[in-house]
Amino acid sequence: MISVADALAHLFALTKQLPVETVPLSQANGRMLAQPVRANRDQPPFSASAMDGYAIVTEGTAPGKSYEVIGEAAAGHAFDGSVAAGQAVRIFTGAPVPEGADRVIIQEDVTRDGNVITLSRNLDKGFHIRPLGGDFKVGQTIAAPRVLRPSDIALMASMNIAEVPVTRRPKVAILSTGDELVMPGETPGPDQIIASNSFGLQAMLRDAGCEARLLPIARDNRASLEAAFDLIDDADLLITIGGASVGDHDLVGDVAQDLGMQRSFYKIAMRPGKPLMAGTLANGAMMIGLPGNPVSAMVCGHVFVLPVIRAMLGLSEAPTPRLSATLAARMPKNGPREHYMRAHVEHGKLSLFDNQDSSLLSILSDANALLVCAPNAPDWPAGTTVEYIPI
Ligand SMILES: Nc1nc2c(c(=O)[nH]1)N[C@H]1C(S)=C(S)[C@@H](COP(=O)(O)OP(=O)(O)OC[C@H]3O[C@@H](n4cnc5c(N)ncnc54)[C@H](O)[C@@H]3O)O[C@H]1N2
Ligand code: MOO
Repeated sequence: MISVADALAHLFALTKQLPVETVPLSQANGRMLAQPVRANRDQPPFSASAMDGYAIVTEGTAPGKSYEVIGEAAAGHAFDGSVAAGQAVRIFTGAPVPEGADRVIIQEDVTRDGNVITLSRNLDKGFHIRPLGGDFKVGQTIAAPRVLRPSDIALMASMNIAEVPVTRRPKVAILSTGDELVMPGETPGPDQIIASNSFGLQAMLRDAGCEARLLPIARDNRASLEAAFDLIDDADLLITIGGASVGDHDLVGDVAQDLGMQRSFYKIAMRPGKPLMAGTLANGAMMIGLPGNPVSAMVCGHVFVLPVIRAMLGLSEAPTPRLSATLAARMPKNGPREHYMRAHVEHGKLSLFDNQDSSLLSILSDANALLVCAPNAPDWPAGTTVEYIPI
């Protein structure tokens, strides 16, 4: 058995970064920006009024002073002329500030009589002008790689970037294996259960930016497994679930290797998740074989599959980020495998669930954290600072 860190290093060695594609801005949210993008223009492209009011020349401004209103500037409609001392242009938020003017007086601070405005006694101090290029200038970049968020999309739109270079979505095929499995919505026989891990992993992978599709469930025989492997098509990654352990019906590793899979490793000093395997299939796609126990499969998804997906998308090769909390109660010493324990964190205090059996999806659903407990860690008292993966 190899350590979790070694297994991750082997997985990264198998991982290929995916190519760049261009998508319309409206489809770029949530995608991985693959290359830096550059502003094509200054924003604002002119000095713009920040308020509704009157553009004037500051020099000599005093409460009670009057100005002649000589025209109007609205957003999208500049005033075609310049403003001299003693003159004012009626101006609205977003309009270009006319030549000569260097200040906007808000309309609340004036009284108007015909074409004459008079400044009130208590003028506010602001100039209310947004300078040309005050948000960004031509050539300013958004750095890559990064997962694009709605605020980035707004910024790129403002930069006049209509087409966005993003990393192609990883294509992942997910294969559940087992004679006991039926799909949700089907009627299971008395000795059958519903396939669950595949759906949990599909959701996890879609959240991570993948195109994740479920292959038909393969049965515990060679012919069915071989037929399923045939459906991989152009997937970058095949994830198998179950059939990974040592039982007579655990055939996934054997069949994969007979079909040309080059195995990188099998079995990890980890709980849950011991019978994890990985390698490269004959067509060059990567394969990760997850254990069948539902919690084991989902934990391996967080610990191994998501870092691989991030690396495929161009992020650095790194384990899933961890946070810290303090133990709410004593934690007994650990055995020789790194233990990922289901826990709940609230206000910085981490409480472990009593039952850590790797079949219990109800507990996984109640958990919001996986406490990472190092191999052979000693008994830890309440109050010890520990690391966890938020889930
Ligand atoms: N003698 C030994 N037995 C087992 C060992 C061992 O070292 N020696 N390891 C145990 C550990 S740890 C795990 S984890 C499991 C993993 O076994 P497999 O990967 O072969 O998984 P299966 O036997 O196919 O299934 C285990 C369990 O999970 C259920 N399952 C499988 N796939 C799904 C699915 N898609 N959705 C929902 N549930 C699924 C399956 O019905 C079984 O109950 O092996 C231990 N045994
Ligand atoms: O490793 Mo198994 O995944 O402990 O249940």
